[in-house]
Amino acid sequence: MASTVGAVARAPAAGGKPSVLYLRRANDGLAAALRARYRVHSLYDSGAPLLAFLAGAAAARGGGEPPRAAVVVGGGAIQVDAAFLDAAPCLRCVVTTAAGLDHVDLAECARRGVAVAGAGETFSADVADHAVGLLLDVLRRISAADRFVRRGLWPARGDCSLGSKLSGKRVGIIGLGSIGTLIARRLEAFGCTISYHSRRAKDSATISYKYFPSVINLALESDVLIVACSLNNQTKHIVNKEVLEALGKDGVIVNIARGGNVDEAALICALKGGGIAGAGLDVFEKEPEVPAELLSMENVVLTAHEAVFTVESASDISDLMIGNLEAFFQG
Ligand SMILES: O=CC(=O)O
Repeated sequence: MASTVGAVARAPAAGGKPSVLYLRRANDGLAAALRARYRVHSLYDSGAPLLAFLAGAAAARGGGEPPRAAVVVGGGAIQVDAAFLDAAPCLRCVVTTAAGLDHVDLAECARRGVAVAGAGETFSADVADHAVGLLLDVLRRISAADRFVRRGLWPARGDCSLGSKLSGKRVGIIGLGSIGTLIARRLEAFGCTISYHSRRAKDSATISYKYFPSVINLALESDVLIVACSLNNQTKHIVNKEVLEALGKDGVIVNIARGGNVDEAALICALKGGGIAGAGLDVFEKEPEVPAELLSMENVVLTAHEAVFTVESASDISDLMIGNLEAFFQG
């Protein structure tokens, strides 16, 4: 398992498939793979509110044994917290399809002996690719140029406004885990200079990028800030008004981590007032809502929390989830 806190498993009832709660909306491949092996209770098929659904499944109202494992999606759609765990006291394993575990109360799961498995590094390369894509798009104005051509403005207005070079940019990465490291490697190949901030400096024998203990100092010495850290109490609004001011009017922000890592109101203010030059955002504070002001900004590129998803990663995550569930049910 990618991450485990105290697993307690026993064999399923003789002859029956083990029961699994399925708390994701789409991903037909994963749902079908689960149904082939388990008795699946699907929240979204049931139409019931979450806690009522959990309580019904725990009471095994549809027959069979109560489910001891749940598959949940990340990104804030469902919070695995004390109320969730109270409603399904039989649960001993939570398998999430997300890399970031901010939607799971790990301490509460550990206290109750509930094992937790995440997506680990399954998506790291996809997210790193997406971060580079957003940055290139903002700097070279690819989406803006696409809109310009489609609107038929080329013949009338001539060239659209100039973009800015990626090579030579000083890139500051906030969070140098597996995703941050892959972003750094990709951008080194573009001729960028990499620096980073994280909880502590990495071993200098393996990582030679300059370490900044202060995000403000990192911003002062960067043209681009890429947010690639997990979301927790220490990293909520790690990019705030002061950091944006330090980044300055030519600076660009890319966020592929969590919306809550960036103070969205301060970001909008900085973009509106020319305090920074642009932003590439895959995540937002109140997904799926995106502030209307961002929608009309030509220097902002927006995607729908999709950095992790590719055809390949969807298949990899299905294999990993099944592997984690099998490991749990086999003890
Ligand atoms: O953002 C998606 C994830 O954490 O997997």
